[in-house]
Amino acid sequence: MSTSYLPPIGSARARLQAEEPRRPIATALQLPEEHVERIDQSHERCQALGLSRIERPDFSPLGRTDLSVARERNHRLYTHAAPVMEMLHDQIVESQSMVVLTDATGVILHSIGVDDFLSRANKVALAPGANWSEQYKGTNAVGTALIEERPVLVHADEHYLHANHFLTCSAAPILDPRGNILGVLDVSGDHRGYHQHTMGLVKMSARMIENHWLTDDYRNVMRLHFHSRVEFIGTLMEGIVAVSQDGKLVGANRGALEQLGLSGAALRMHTLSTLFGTTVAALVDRFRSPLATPLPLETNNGRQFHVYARFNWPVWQSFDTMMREQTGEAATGPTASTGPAGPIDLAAAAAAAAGLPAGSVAGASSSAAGAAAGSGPREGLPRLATGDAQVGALLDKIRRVINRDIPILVLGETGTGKELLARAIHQDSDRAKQPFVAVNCASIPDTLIEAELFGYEEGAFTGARRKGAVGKIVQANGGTLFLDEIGDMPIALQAHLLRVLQERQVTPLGSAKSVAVDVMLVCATHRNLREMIEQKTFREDLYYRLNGLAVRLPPLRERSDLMPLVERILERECGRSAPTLSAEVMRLFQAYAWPGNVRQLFNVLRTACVMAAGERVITRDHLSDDFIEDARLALERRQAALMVHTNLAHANLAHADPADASAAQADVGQAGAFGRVPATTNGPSMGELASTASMQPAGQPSLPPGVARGMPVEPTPRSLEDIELMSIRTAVEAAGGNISVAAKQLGISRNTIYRKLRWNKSA
Ligand SMILES: Nc1ncnc2c1ncn2[C@@H]1O[C@H](COP(=O)(O)OP(=O)(O)OP(=O)(O)O)[C@@H](O)[C@H]1O
Repeated sequence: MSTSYLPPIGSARARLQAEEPRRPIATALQLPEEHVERIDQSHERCQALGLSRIERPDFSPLGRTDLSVARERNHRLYTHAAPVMEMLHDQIVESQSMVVLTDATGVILHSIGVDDFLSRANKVALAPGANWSEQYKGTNAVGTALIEERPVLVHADEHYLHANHFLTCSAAPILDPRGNILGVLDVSGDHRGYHQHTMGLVKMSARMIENHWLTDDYRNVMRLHFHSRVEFIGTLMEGIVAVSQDGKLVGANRGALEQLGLSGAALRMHTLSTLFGTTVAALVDRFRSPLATPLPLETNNGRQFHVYARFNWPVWQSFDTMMREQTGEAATGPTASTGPAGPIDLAAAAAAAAGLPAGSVAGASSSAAGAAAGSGPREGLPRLATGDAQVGALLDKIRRVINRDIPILVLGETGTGKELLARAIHQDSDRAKQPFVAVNCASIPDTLIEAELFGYEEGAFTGARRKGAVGKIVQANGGTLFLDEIGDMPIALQAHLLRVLQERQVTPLGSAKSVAVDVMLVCATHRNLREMIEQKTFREDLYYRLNGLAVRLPPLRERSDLMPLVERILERECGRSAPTLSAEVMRLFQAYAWPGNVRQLFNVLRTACVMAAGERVITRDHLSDDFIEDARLALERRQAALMVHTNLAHANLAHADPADASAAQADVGQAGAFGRVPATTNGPSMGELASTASMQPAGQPSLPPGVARGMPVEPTPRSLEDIELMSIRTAVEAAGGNISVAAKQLGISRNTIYRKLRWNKSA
């Protein structure tokens, strides 16, 4: 580490210093020698260009039209960068700085900043349209980063032009997956507010933009996410490599090149097998299960990485393609028309990923879904009727209010099909040919929701210089607006939304003009809005405005149509040759609680379909080990519950009066005859008990914690309190009087046990 700026005697740098001997402000930062040399080299370039340090340079920005052209040309860059810029700005908002995005030539496209710094900055033309290449502004972070093609800090008097000495600027180039510079992200502020972490934030933000760009570019090819340390996969530090279907490495992020120690060009000379010694087929095989864990792989030069492969195209399509490649056979199934190297239909892939019919997804969040989808019996609301009474009743209610201008609120756990229901409502409404616009209130940063929903005029934000945008509400005009995760809408915005819904007019931010809107409103949430109202995190008046009709989609574990749903999903995934479930898999499915609901069922079946390719029956061999383990445990618990229930019912017979006894007798009889534990929908059958005994590790069905085989069972509980007390006593007895063990098994504290037993000594 050098703290000196003294160059070798007699060098060009020495001559330079003779003219400009010291940079005292920057020197105080004690920056590394490498940095100092880079600044010196830049100063040499500026001198060679004949730039004058003291003359006021030409600060005139591009004309309006040229700026519009530059912005238009870089629209995609801005789309990826804008949310990241907002986030970055939030981090530095206290520091009198601004966030700047330039194109690859150094022209500022957009900037966000605080008012008073902005007015000073405008004097040095840190405003859109100004060109900050070295050629125009001498040594500066943007221009120097463009030449060096790496992140650069230029602090105070390191700027070549005296006019810029009040600035401290940290800039990082933004590269596309082929290594081309797309532009530069920069934070500039008053040098007195310098903070050493700013550079880190800028670098991370640039990486974030690059990763978004890469993912977007290669969403239809396989991507390998890797790192030498497994815990870094999924973070900004991970390497990402895009692999074409024939195994060529077609793109990479900066993290990948750094870790592999390769240039972009060198990487593109490789294939999956020359670099990682594996093939696309092997990775598809490994990672088609959503529960697959990262794979340790070694590169040709001995570096070791943990690798996770992602591929967004429908899994079995890739499988089908591979099979055709391997066997030369004609394909079967719904994607038969897609050739091995042919482009993948992204809309169809997105539709498949969302579990929608092909053609129903036209865009990421907004689509004229109804217009595209057919109106056969399998579409719209009828498609969702698979025999469950709760769902059937809910669909009936919806049918009655559809087209009546009544807002619908869909409640339900994650993955229960809330968005699918909203789309079905749209498809069955008179608005089906108009847009369906979905907004996920949980996935948009709070600071952006307002602009996203209501739109904004150019210059609506303090310091912002971006073009205006039409909000989602206006985009949905004439059609359906689906506000997903409405419970996550920031409270400050709820009043604004309520006003818009009541007045049916939207006023974009920064505009004086209102736009009339006519939308059918469907909202959804997994949250308990009533509780939120009590906690004052959700407005009561908005709740009543949204809740013309509230329906609750039941969780899968409460539905009675598991098997028809399975059939329907299998049919859709595998077409006419859809396999069936083996009896064992059926039992596992029925016992399992499905915390991820239909989404999880869909994913399990999709994987099973691929694994069972060509076979008629899906067996446990086609399911992932984690799933089997969880489902087996669930099955054991149900068996144990049934044992307890049966014991209790028999005990009731022994203790109850004759009338009660005959009811209890009937209860036990029913459990045997109909195979259900009374009062639960998903209890195990006696048949299940017998036929799954072979899956028990010890060959015997287990009992629940605290219940020993042959233990005398207490008399009939009369109330919830009785049941609680009885469970506690049973657990304590089973634990041989050890309160700690019993407490652990019951999941309550020791004090609770002592308290309950003390208070109920006489019971
Ligand atoms: N009745 C159904 N038939 C077939 N697939 C379904 C059904 N319901 C849901 N799915 C599938 O489950 C997945 C999740 O559905 P959806 O996104 O609508 O759920 P959600 O409740 O909106 O989830 P989240 O709350 O996480 O946003 C999708 O792949 C969807 O196709």
